[in-house]
Amino acid sequence: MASGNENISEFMAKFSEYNDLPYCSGVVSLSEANASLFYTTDLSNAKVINFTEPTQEQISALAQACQPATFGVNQQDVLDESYRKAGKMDAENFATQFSPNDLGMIAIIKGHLFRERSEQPMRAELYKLNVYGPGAFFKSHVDTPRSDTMFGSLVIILPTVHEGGNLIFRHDDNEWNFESAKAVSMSPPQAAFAAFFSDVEHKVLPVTAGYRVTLTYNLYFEKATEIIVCPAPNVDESLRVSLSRVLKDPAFLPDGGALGFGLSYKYPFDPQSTSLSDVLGWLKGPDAAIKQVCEAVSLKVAAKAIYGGQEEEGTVLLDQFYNFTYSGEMEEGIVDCLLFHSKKGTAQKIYDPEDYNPSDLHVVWLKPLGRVNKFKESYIAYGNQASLDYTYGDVCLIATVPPANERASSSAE
Ligand SMILES: O=C(O)CCC(=O)C(=O)O
Ligand SMILES: [Fe+2]
Repeated sequence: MASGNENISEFMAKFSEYNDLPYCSGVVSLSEANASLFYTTDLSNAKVINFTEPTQEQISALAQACQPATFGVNQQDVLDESYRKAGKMDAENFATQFSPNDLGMIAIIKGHLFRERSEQPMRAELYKLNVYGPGAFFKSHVDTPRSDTMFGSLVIILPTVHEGGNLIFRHDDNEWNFESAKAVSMSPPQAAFAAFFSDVEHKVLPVTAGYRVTLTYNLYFEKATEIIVCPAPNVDESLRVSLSRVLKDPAFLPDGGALGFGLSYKYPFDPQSTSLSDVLGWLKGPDAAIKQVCEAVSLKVAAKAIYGGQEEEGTVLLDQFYNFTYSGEMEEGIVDCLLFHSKKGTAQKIYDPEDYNPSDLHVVWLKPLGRVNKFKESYIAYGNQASLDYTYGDVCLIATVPPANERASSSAE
């Protein structure tokens, strides 16, 4: 057995290899709706640049409108072009539709920089716009926290054609290189970002061609505000216990099957374009509770589209909405067509005792389908002659139930 000292040395050696990134970087897509920048130099004449398609003239005009960028030394702003050569515009002279707070970037950055999912709210506050033209750079520095709640900086590199301007980070003798020019050269237009703790040394390598345009934000912890939410009854635990009892009974779906739940709330999906896995992320109140309770007893839950045929045809479950626009004429009944056309394995016919087919999926509906999410689709039915027919679709939650002998241990009370 290793001695105490060896264990300690081993831990220290492992920890010295522990090389976590002191920053979080990536790309964020831009759209017409969030890519405009408005600025003014004389408060009477505003200009706009949409960064999904900026022109060279617009970018040079923006560069012209900037002043030489200073940097902070001992709480003072210093201008020294041998240390930092770049243009800056103060936040009062421009407005941007791009909002890291609204895009959900802050939660993602928080998750990466602070391992523990900190409950502490954070916010990005717009600080400056910078333009680095050919030959511009910023030598190695740390950022000056502007208050005791500021913990870092966020730099958004907007998509303009340029070369160089890599962001280099150094911490504890390790160095990292973020090639932001490359990251913004992709199509469709996307901005690059890097968020880092204020005390991480960083520099901007010289821009060798084009203009590098950045928005910088200060990252703050919000001072905790006490928010008390009126308690809502929590029935999840008793639901879990009772569902677990249902599953423990070996006579219940002995060969496996599924639990079906109609939805309580209406969701704004579009069968032409919405992905059903997105619907799963939008579940409200009791619909979300069903997912949680099923997952708590180890059942996998999916949102499925359910389509019904004529009475004798039965119903079918699909992993995705079926696109009726391109389906052409349906020669068979609608259910057979859906089973045939939808991607292999993703369509399942629901078991119907009248139409005995043991391979169909046995679904026990624990909450009947409602009416709120029902939608209607038309298709061309082909009989003696082609005619327009309709089918109704709905969205439901389906929890897959393993056979009784496989679920004994996973649904403990
Ligand atoms: O433009 C950048 O990438 C970083 C700028 C920077 O370090 C700063 O403004 O403090
Ligand atoms: Fe900096």
